[in-house]
Amino acid sequence: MSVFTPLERHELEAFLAPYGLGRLLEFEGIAAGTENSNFFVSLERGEYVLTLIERGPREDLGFFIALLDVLQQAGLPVPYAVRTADGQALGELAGLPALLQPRLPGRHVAQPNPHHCHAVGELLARLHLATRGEMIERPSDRGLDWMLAEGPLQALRLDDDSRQLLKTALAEIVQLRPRLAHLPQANLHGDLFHDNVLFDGNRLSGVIDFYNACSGPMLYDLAIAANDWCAEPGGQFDAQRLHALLGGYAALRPFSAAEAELWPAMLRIACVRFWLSRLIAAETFAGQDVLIKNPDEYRRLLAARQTLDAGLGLPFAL
Ligand SMILES: Nc1ncnc2c1ncn2[C@@H]1O[C@H](COP(=O)(O)OP(=O)(O)OP(=O)(O)O)[C@@H](O)[C@H]1O
Ligand SMILES: N[C@@H](CCO)C(=O)O
Repeated sequence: MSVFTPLERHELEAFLAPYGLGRLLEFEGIAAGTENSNFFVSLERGEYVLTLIERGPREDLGFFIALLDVLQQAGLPVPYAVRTADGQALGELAGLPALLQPRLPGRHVAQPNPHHCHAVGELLARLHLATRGEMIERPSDRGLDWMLAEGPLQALRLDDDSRQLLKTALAEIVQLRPRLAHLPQANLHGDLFHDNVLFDGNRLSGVIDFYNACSGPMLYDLAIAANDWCAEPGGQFDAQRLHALLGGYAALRPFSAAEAELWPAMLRIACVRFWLSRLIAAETFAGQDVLIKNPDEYRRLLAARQTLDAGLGLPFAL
C-alpha cells in the first residue's frame, strides 16, 4: 500500500495535541494514492485526514494552503488545512511536512456516468471562476518544460511505434507553445481523476489531492478530466460522458474560439503528461509495495487522440 512513512501512535498523538480536537481514537494508513502518505484519523471532535508530503519542495505548501482557503471560501468541498489552536496550518511529523484536513464524506465512483461527468464539469468551472480573477501564480512542476525534458529520455525506453507516437506529440508541443501561452488562465487542480473526487449518492461531496495544483490554461484542466472521466478502456471517448462534462463546464464558463481550436491538441498534451509521469513512477517504484498506475493506458489514450471524432469538439465555441 502507499504509506511510504509509517507512523507510531505516540508521535501522532504529540503532533495532534496542538489542534485541540480531543483524544486520538483511531488511525489507519490509506492504501489508495501514489504520491504522499495519507492516514484517516478519528479524533474525539471529528474525522480527519493527515497527509505527510513526500514529494515536492516545502516552500510550495504555502501555495496549496492559500489556494484551498480560497476554494473553501468559494463554497467548494475541499480539504482545506485545519489550524492549530495558535493558528498554524503546516506542521512537521516524521521529518516531513504534515497537514491535517477534514475528512470529506462520500466515495469514489468506479464507473462514472454522464451525471457524474456533468457534476465534475460544473465543479471545475467553479474552481476556475473562483481563482481566475486573482490567480495565485505557481507554474506546474510537470508542465511543458518538464514534458520536453523528460519526454526524450523516456522515449529511449519505448518500442519503435510508441517512441514515434511520443516524439510526434512532443514536436506538436514545441510548435503550439506560443499559442498555448495565450489561452485564458486560472488556478488548476491539475490531477482531476475520478480517484480524486468523492460522491455522496448523486451529490459531488469532495475534491481532494491538490498537490498537482498550479496556475495555467483552464483548458488543460478540462482535458485532464476529460481523458480520465470520459474515455473507454481502449482510449476512445464516450460521447455522452464527454458532452455531459463539457456541457456542465460551459454552462458556467463558455469557451473561447482559441480554446475550441486548441482542444484536440490539449487532449494530447494531457495524455503526454500522465504517460510520462506513469513511466517515471513505474521505473522509480519497481518492485516496491506502492500503487503503480499503468503507463500504457496513456499511450493508448494518446494514440486514440491523434484524431478527434467529429462532434466531440468543444460544443459551445464562440
Ligand atoms: N480529505 C479527505 N477526505 C476523505 N478521503 C480522503 C481525503 N484525503 C484523502 N482521502 C482518501 O485518501 C486517498 C489518497 O489520497 P490522495 O489521492 O490525496 O493521495 P496521493 O498519494 O496524494 O494521490 P494521487 O495518487 O492521487 O496523486 C484518496 O483516494 C481518498 O480515498
Ligand atoms: N492521477 C495520476 C497520479 C497522480 O499524479 C495518474 O493517474 O497517473
